Amino acid sequence: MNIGLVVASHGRHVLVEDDAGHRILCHLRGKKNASVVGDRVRWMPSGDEGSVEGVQPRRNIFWRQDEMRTKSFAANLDQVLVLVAAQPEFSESQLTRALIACEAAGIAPLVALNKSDLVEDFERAWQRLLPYQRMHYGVLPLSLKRSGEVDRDKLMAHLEGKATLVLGPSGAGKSTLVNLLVPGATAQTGEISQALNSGKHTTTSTTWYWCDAQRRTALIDSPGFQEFGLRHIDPAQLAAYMPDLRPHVEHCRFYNCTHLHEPGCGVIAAVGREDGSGITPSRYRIYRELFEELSQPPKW
Ligand SMILES: Nc1nc2c(ncn2[C@@H]2O[C@H](COP(=O)(O)OP(=O)(O)OP(=O)(O)O)[C@@H](O)[C@H]2O)c(=O)[nH]1
Ligand SMILES: [Zn+2]
Repeated sequence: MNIGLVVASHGRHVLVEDDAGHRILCHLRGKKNASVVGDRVRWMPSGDEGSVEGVQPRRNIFWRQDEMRTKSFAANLDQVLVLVAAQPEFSESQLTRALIACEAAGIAPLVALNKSDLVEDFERAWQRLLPYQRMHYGVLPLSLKRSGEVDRDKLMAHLEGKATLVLGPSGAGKSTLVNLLVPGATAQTGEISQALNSGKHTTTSTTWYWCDAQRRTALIDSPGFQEFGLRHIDPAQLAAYMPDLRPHVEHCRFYNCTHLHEPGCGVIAAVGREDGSGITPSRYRIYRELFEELSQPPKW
């Protein structure tokens, strides 16, 4: 049996890449072989195509689940790059959701702030990201359009030899980034969706791209940052996935404190405290909103 890498998937079809770099359209056999981009699968050839017979054990899996039951995910990632920009203004709630999903999956996140050439907006956005730097999330300043060559080197220092999932809201410059690091990405996308939809050209979902001919460095492009559901997360675990809340939990009077209203809550006591270890009011508000959202019974 052959082992291959899933580089794109659509419904019951996946595109599997073998060790020589050839890509084969494979059908999934049975429900338990459901595979996602980044999976290593066992497959058998049949004619020009193939069939997936099993999925190798995963190192990790990145989830994103919303009320519509759409689960988009990727597996076996080394890190997640969250790309936001000075303009359009990013949503801190969306950023937090992505970071929580990373924490829950045990995957290291890296934040990049694009469009540093828009000086005033960039300064404002940079200030909004300072609390995230204090949480020890790396924040990389970029100007992909103005200094592409410099940014390519800067990014490659972080991406080299790794598989990185790129997430970002519309307009932040995700296509610009992918095209900068993956020459011919647009053409590849077309070929992939053609292969998966047997001729029809539709929008592709999550896609695996190699940045180098040696196939060591990979970018995984995934659309849909807007609807970033965390339905798979237990609200009681939420504070543990927020590095600014986490250290204060041990000071709560009640072991099962929800940090919403309890007396003697260490988290609430730290909100607005400006000693460097405090929690910003906006992060606490996002915590409350998420706790509420994740405590609702599923709508389906
Ligand atoms: N000023 C400035 N504009 C940039 C920079 N990088 C990208 N842009 C512009 O921002 C816009 C959005 O860039 P895209 O790469 O298309 O963004 P995207 O995130 O892929 O957006 P969608 O295609 O909507 O998903 C384009 O008009 C780019 O030219 C930058 O460093 N500075
Ligand atoms: Zn508490």
